[in-house]
Amino acid sequence: MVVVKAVRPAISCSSSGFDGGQLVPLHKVSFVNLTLPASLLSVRLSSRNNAKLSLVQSTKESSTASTNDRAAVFSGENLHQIDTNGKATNIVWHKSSVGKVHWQEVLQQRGCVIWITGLSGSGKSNLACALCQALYSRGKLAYILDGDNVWHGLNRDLSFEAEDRAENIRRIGEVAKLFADAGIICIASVISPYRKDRDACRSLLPEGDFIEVFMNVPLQICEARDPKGLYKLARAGKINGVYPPWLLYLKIGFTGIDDPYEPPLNCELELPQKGNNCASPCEIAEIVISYLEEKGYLQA
Ligand SMILES: Nc1ncnc2c1ncn2[C@@H]1O[C@H](COP(=O)(O)OS(=O)(=O)O)[C@@H](OP(=O)(O)O)[C@H]1O
Ligand SMILES: Nc1ncnc2c1ncn2[C@@H]1O[C@H](COP(=O)(O)OP(=O)(O)O)[C@@H](O)[C@H]1O
Repeated sequence: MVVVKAVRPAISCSSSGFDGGQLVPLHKVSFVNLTLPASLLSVRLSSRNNAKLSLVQSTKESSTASTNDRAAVFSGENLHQIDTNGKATNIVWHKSSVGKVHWQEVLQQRGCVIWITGLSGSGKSNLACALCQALYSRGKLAYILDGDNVWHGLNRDLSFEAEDRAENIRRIGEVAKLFADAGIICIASVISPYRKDRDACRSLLPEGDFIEVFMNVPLQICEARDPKGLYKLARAGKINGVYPPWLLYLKIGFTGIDDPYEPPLNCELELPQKGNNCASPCEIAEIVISYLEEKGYLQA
């Protein structure tokens, strides 16, 4: 259902979209606030009678209304709308004349986020690199946001406490969305242990553009690999030791050992381990490439 919040100037709306109504003069802006499920946005926004219908801004009203996004629709010029989002007040969305569709045309691909989730040692980083290589060899533009690397810069102010992990994932999700907006295939390889955090990242993107890939490798195998020796530290109860003493009051566990991992329920791709045999990262990358080809992401 679509709820019309405000309409300015004359434009008519109904639950089935825009129909009839007075035409907005050429080059004039019309602005409407809607409440509708995010999944409907791409379906609802279309061009008609030379009018340019675009999503200016989409915001969550509250956690209980997570499926209801407010969307602003305009025709022609930009409109300065002062808004509040989280703690940020008096903010105005500035729209560029060059957007996702233009970059996709240039790059001959469709921007999306490939979200690789799984335990530490499940092969996320290796898959991310193999996938990046496979895309590069096809002349496609991709960028990896690897959890390990992001902790070194953007997120170095965070810890592995549950709340900070959620913030880590939120920031990575927002950055990934920006890359996708630039037409880039963004590969996020992060444990992202909590389902609700991954789902929140999914909700930032248009339907289909968030491709969740689950590295379903059992803990025993990840632990046996233990390339960084972190599982050994965790089993020895020494994982807190890597943090400054003043952080020790935080509940910091190691994912899979004394911290939870919530497997996806409805991911796009699940790459299961068969006994001790696992396809190589390059073979797994080809499975993801096939998915991207099938869904049309490797062309404009
Ligand atoms: N306590 C604890 N739990 C899990 N992982 C830990 C921890 N401390 C450090 N590390 C290292 O940090 C990498 C995980 O970063 P992520 O951004 O993927 O983590 S998370 O999604 O916020 O849980 C993770 O990298 P990967 O092994 O590549 O997964 C670890 O090397
Ligand atoms: N497909 C695979 N088959 C066998 N071993 C793998 C595979 N992918 C990764 N590995 C090994 O597992 C370990 C962890 O891989 P990595 O990609 O760093 O995992 P993660 O990023 O999930 O921590 C590394 O030693 C790597 O060589």
